[in-house]
Amino acid sequence: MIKIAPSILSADFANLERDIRRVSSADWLHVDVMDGCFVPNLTIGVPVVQSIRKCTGMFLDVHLMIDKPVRYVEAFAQAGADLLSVHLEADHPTGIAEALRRMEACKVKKAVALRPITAPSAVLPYLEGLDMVLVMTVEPGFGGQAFLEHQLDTIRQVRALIERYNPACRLEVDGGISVKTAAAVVAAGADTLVAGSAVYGAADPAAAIAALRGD
Ligand SMILES: O=C(CO)[C@@H](O)[C@H](O)COP(=O)(O)O
Repeated sequence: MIKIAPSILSADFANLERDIRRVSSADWLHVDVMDGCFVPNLTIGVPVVQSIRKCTGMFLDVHLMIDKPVRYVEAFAQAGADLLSVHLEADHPTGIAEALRRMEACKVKKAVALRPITAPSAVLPYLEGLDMVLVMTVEPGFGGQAFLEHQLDTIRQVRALIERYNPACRLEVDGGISVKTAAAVVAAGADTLVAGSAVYGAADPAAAIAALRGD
């Protein structure tokens, strides 16, 4: 079953509650946390996740694009995140293992994310304990970028590793997802699609979500 996770990075932050309601037919809500250091952009922090949690019961898929994410695992878990993704490039190797251990202790779902430059095999040391792998199909930092076609091969390779070592693990793909790219991404092995501009740039976000699901 394909899950759709609209990214609120493309929402109107002055009307965030309204824009979260607009995507309530989606499966998850994707929250992009950026620190201006791991990526060249600053977005949402712990207090905003706390406020989002108060205004929706949706599953909160929180993507931490921050250096040394281990520092913030408990804070985002307590704020109401259901799943946390930490970038393998953000603190390899000890910090990532510790971040995953803390997620387990906080009872949030555990994911690692890969920048486009990162080899699929980098997930191997962690894969058996993961709930999800997130493959980036743009360079992280901004919404509205063009999908990187060469990442289809990364998706295929990560899917093969998941099938071999942890078939229950989800495979989320994020960046440049639209009705034009979604079919190839799903065919390559994704089961969860993050979409920002394709959902919030549409006149009818609910129709855009249905189209991405292939309804
Ligand atoms: O993490 C990111 C960008 O770093 C994404 O979640 C974007 O927000 C997706 O936006 P679109 O590419 O779908 O417009």
